[in-house]
Amino acid sequence: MIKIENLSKSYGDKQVLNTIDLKFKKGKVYGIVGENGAGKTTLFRCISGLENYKGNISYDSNNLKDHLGLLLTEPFFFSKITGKEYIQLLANSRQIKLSNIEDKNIFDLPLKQYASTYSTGMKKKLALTAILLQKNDVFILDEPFNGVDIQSNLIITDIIKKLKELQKTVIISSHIFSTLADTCDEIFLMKNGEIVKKVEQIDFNKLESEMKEFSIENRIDKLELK
Ligand SMILES: Nc1ncnc2c1ncn2[C@@H]1O[C@H](COP(=O)(O)OP(=O)(O)OP(=O)(O)O)[C@@H](O)[C@H]1O
Repeated sequence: MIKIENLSKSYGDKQVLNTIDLKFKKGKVYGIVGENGAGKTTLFRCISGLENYKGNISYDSNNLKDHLGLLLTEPFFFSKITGKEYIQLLANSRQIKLSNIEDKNIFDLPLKQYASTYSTGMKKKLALTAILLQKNDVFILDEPFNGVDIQSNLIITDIIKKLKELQKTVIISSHIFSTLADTCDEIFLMKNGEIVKKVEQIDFNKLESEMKEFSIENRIDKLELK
C-alpha cells in the first residue's frame, strides 16, 4: 500500500499541495480528477520522487521507485534513441531480459524511428509500453487517454483492467470522466491542492453531475456570444 500523510508542496511562495492524506491499495484502480492547475501532476511528481515535499510517502517497507511505472503527460526522450532502444533501456534498468520486442509492440509503433520524432500520441504509447514491459507493481498514469487515438484508448482501458486483475496498484488522472468511471474503484476530486472529495464507485454518477453543475453554470453567458 502507498500511504501519503500530511503531504504539502510549495513552489516558492505558492502552495500547490496542502496537507494531503491518501492511501492506494494493491489490486485497486484510483482516479484523480480536478480542474487544470488543481495539483494532480504535482501530486504524481511528489509520489514518484521527482519533487521534494513536506510530509511522508511510504510504500510498505519498499522503495517505491524500484516498483513504479510513471507515465507523464508529455513523455521526454533523448534525441538519438529509437523506440526499440528506449524499451530496451527501461527493461535493462530493472534487469529484465526482453526478447522479440517487435512482438510486444501492441500499438504498432515504428520502433526503428527515433522516439523524439514520434507524434504526441505515439510518444505516450511508447512510454506506456516500456513501463508495462518493466513489470512494475504500481502505475501512475497522468492523462493516459489524452492525445491518443480511439482504438488505443480502448486498448489502454483494457490494459488498466488487466493490471487490476493482476493485483497492481493503478493511479490515473483524466479529464474524461467516462473512462475513469469504467476503470476506477475510487475517484478523488482535487481542488486548489487539496483532496476535497473521495468517491466510491457507487456514487460516480453523482460526482459527474456535481462537477458539471459547478464548472458550466452561467460561464458561457459571460462571453456574450451573438
Ligand atoms: N515547476 C513549477 N513551478 C511553479 N509552479 C508550478 C510548477 N509546476 C506546477 N506549478 C503550479 O502548480 C499548480 C498545480 O499544477 P499541476 O500541473 O500539478 O496541475 P494539474 O492539476 O496537473 O493541472 P492540469 O489538469 O492542467 O494538468 C499550478 O498552479 C501550476 O502553475
